[in-house]
Amino acid sequence: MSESIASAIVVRDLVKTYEVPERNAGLWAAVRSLFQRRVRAVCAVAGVSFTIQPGEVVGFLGPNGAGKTTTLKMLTGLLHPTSGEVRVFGSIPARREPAFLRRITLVMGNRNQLQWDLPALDSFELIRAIYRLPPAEFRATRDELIELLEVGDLVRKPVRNLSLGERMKVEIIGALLHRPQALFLDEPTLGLDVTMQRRIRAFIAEYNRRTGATVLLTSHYMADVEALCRRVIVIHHGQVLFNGPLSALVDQFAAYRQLVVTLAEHGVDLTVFGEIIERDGLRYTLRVPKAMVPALTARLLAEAPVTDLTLEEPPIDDVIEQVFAVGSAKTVHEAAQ
Ligand SMILES: Nc1ncnc2c1ncn2[C@@H]1O[C@H](COP(=O)(O)OP(=O)(O)OP(=O)(O)O)[C@@H](O)[C@H]1O
Repeated sequence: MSESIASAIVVRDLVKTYEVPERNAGLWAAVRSLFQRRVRAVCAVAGVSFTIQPGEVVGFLGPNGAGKTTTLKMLTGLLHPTSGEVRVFGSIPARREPAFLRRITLVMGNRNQLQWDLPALDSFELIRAIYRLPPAEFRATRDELIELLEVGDLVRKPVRNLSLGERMKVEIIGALLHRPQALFLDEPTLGLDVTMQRRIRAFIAEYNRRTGATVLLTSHYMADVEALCRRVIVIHHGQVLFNGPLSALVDQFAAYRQLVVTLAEHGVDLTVFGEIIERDGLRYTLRVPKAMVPALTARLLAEAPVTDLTLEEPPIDDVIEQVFAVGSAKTVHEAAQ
């Protein structure tokens, strides 16, 4: 079986260059630009390759401007690639074939797709008509999603009267009514409070479990990524820096480990063993370089009155920051898939 048939998503050497009009400030420059158009090329995606298997939930990470949204737009057919190849379930997204559109959905945390002035229920009917969903099947899916997301009667209120979190939930229902098999989620928890983030996260996991849908998710909240994604793809300046399990990202890029030490008595100077990043009574958290962990642990046990000692990985946010820091060196790691 060829890779593009077996994989849900195949991206190869994908490039997107935007042409941005350029002119100097001022009236004269504005007039001149009418006759002499100057454009500058902005390379948003600079040769990205990856594959995603059916049913996988993959985190797509990168700092602002890394090229994540541009890639998602090419994967959903909203943008034509400048060069390279994209296949989603064997289809070429830019062709926007109905059979392809029925199998995918795109949710953007910062965009509304439902009608602002209408209750979500009315927009759902519109979606039913667009996708020609059989009424019984549509109602069953709609009611299941309403229940799963605990939306209740909110679907009867005009969307503009909903809170950000409530709006996101009805947006997600609207995006899933046609039971897509690939979900492209661009910052689905953007701006939501912690409880709502957790609820949306739990829903995505449950939806993936129930339907076996493939999910590609961008989020700046590492809690989303840790909870949902076993694999992450990290991009920076339009290029893949890392593609592999989240645990391998920590192994490869975390330069530090955290030693959590509990002492039997006060008055011991631990600064000689490492940087103290937290203290809670007799419990200290030290940041120590990865390579020095064995030696420092041995010294601590020999020289300090230690009652408990555990080794922890640094927070994933710190690791990601480290990945971006070395980003320019372009370390590409393709884990065996
Ligand atoms: N329509 C456009 N015209 C010109 N340049 C664009 C356009 N859209 C995006 N860009 C540029 O392409 C680059 C990648 O942008 P993109 O939105 O894909 O990044 P991103 O990783 O999604 O960032 P963020 O996390 O901030 O959403 C940026 O430098 C951006 O300024």
